[in-house]
Amino acid sequence: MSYDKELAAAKKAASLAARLCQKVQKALLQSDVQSKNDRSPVTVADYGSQALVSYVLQQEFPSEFSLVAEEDSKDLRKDAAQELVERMTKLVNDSLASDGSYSVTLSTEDILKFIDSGKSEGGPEGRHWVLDPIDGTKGFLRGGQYAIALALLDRGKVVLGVLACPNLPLTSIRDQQSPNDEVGCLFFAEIGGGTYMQPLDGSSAVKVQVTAVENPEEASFFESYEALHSKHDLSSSIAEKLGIKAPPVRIDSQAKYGALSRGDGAIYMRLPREGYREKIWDHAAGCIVVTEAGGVVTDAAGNPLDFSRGKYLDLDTGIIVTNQKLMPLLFKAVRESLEEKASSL
Ligand SMILES: Nc1ncnc2c1ncn2[C@@H]1O[C@H](COP(=O)(O)O)[C@@H](OP(=O)(O)O)[C@H]1O
Ligand SMILES: [Mg+2]
Ligand SMILES: [Mg+2]
Ligand SMILES: [Mg+2]
Repeated sequence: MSYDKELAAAKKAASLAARLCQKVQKALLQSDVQSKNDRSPVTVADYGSQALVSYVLQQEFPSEFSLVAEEDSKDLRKDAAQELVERMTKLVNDSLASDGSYSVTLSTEDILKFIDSGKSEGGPEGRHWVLDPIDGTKGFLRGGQYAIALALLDRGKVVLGVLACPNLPLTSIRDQQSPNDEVGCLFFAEIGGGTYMQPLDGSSAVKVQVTAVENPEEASFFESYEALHSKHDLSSSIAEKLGIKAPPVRIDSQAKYGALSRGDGAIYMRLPREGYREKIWDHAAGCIVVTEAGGVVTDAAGNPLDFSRGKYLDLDTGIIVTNQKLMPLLFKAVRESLEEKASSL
C-alpha cells in the first residue's frame, strides 16, 4: 500500500510548523513559557505547532482523522493564558496565510479545538497520526536542537514519519566548520521506501543511509543533552565496553534519529531513570526514519518498539539504536552493563 498522499500532507504540515517554531525561537520571550503539571516546559510554539499540524491534516483528510498528540488546551483555557492564546492564534493564522493554500482566519476557540483534537488514544486498529509538535522543548528554549515529529500508524505499525529539524546543519554535525553552516533539515520515510532528507527551504531530497561502520572503536554515539532524560553514566560504561573512543554527542530531541539516519554517528542510547514511561510521539517518526535508512531500533531487551498499545511505549529499560552490524555488540554491552549495575546494588 502506498502512503504518498499522507506523506505529502505530513511534510507540508511539519514544514509549516517548523516555520512557526523558527519565528518563535527567534523572538523568544520568557512569558512564552508555561509549566505543565509534570514540570516540563511548554511554549506558545508547542501549542501553535500542534494547532497548525492538526488543522492541515484535518483539511487534507476530513473523513478519517485521529490524532495522538502531546499537548492539550487545559492550561490555555485559564484566564492567565489569554494573551498567550491570542498571540498563538495570530502566529498560526500568519503561518497559514504565508503558505497561500489556505484562505482562512481561525478564531482562538478554533485553535483550542484543533489542539484538543489530538486526544486520540491510538491503539492497534485503524489509522492514527502521532504528533510531537516540538520534541526537545528544553533544547528549543536553549536555542539548541528540536524537532517537529509526525508519524502515521496503520493497524499499530508506523508506516510513515517526518522529522523537521530547523536547527540541524545540512551537513554532518561531525564536521561542522563554522557556526554559519546552513541549517534546517526535513527527514521523511515511508514504509518500504527508504529515508530521504531535504533542506527545510524545499530544495531537492537525497536518499540517506545509516553509517556502515562495523568497528565500535570507530563509532560515535548520541544521547540526550538533558542528563535527567537518560543516564549518562550508564551509557559511558557501555561505550567503554564497546571501545568507543569519541566522547558522547549530546543533542536534544529526535534530531538524534535524523542525524543517525544519515550516518553522522553510529549509535543512540536512551536509558531513562526507573519508572519513566516513554510516549509514542517521542519515537514513532524517529524510529521509521532510522529503520528505513537501514538501522535497527530496539528496547534494552532487544525487542522492536510496539506502537500499538496506546500512547505509551511499554518497553524494557531503554532504547538502543544502531546499524545491523553493530547491534549484536551494542546489545551485549548493554546487557552486561545492566547486569553489573543490578549486582552492585
Ligand atoms: N525524565 C525523563 N526521562 C526520559 N525522557 C524524558 C523525561 N522527561 C521528559 N522526557 C522526554 O524527553 C523528550 C526530549 O527528548 P531528548 O531527551 O531526546 O531531548 C521530551 O520531549 P518534549 O520536549 O517533547 O516534551 C520528553 O517527552
Ligand atoms: Mg513536552
Ligand atoms: Mg517529545
Ligand atoms: Mg513535545
